Amino acid sequence: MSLHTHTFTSADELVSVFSQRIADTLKQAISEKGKASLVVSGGSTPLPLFKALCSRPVDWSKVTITLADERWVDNQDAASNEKLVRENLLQDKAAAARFVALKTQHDNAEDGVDELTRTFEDVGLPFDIVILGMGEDGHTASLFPCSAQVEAGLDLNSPAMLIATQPTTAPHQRMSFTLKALVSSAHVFLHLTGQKKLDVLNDAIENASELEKPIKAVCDKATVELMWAP
Ligand SMILES: O=C(O)[C@H](O)[C@@H](O)[C@H](O)[C@H](O)COP(=O)(O)O
Repeated sequence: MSLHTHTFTSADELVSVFSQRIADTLKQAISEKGKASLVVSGGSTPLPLFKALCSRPVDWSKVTITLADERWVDNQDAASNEKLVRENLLQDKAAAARFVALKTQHDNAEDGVDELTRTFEDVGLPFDIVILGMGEDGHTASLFPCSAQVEAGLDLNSPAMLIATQPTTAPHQRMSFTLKALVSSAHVFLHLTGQKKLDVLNDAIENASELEKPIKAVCDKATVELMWAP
């Protein structure tokens, strides 16, 4: 589809504008439907965004927050995206939001797919906002080019909304929303900082296949707003 790039002079400016934009979009969804959904990514990039967003005046009690992907670790583990969100986003005003975890009690992520699918059938897709990150290998969510599951995760003909993945170049088994679930969202944002990631994104779009750089599939199949600062 298309990529719309918003370039900021600093990560601080990006966070300020982006958190306001997210808040406004949530408010709009709440005014139209009485509720809103927000899907965030883990990793290190979103931390300052979470800290700014949680104090924005939104009726957070009407907002459901979940993750684009999760590492299959205990929710007290330092690698847990749920832990990151609980400690940094579900704070201040946003403490009133409902959080839906992407981790079950199953030992193996594959065994958690059915339960999570039922959970998200109840939550209801499409989501209002999805905020994606990207790794330097071109992965997004936990759709890793190195994983055996990448083709299935990008298959728009599959009805699956969630997939268990096993990266070979990063730790932990993962649970990830599929490309189909992610690009069905009303607003798809890509949040990147640093020249290196911008170069990876541009290279992916211009030179790679979707299986080589899954972020390319997102940009091909959705209208993506890139929020980028050096
Ligand atoms: O759980 C995760 O690891 C992610 O959701 C992942 O897709 C992340 O967004 C990228 O790896 C970028 O991570 P950084 O922001 O740490 O570079």
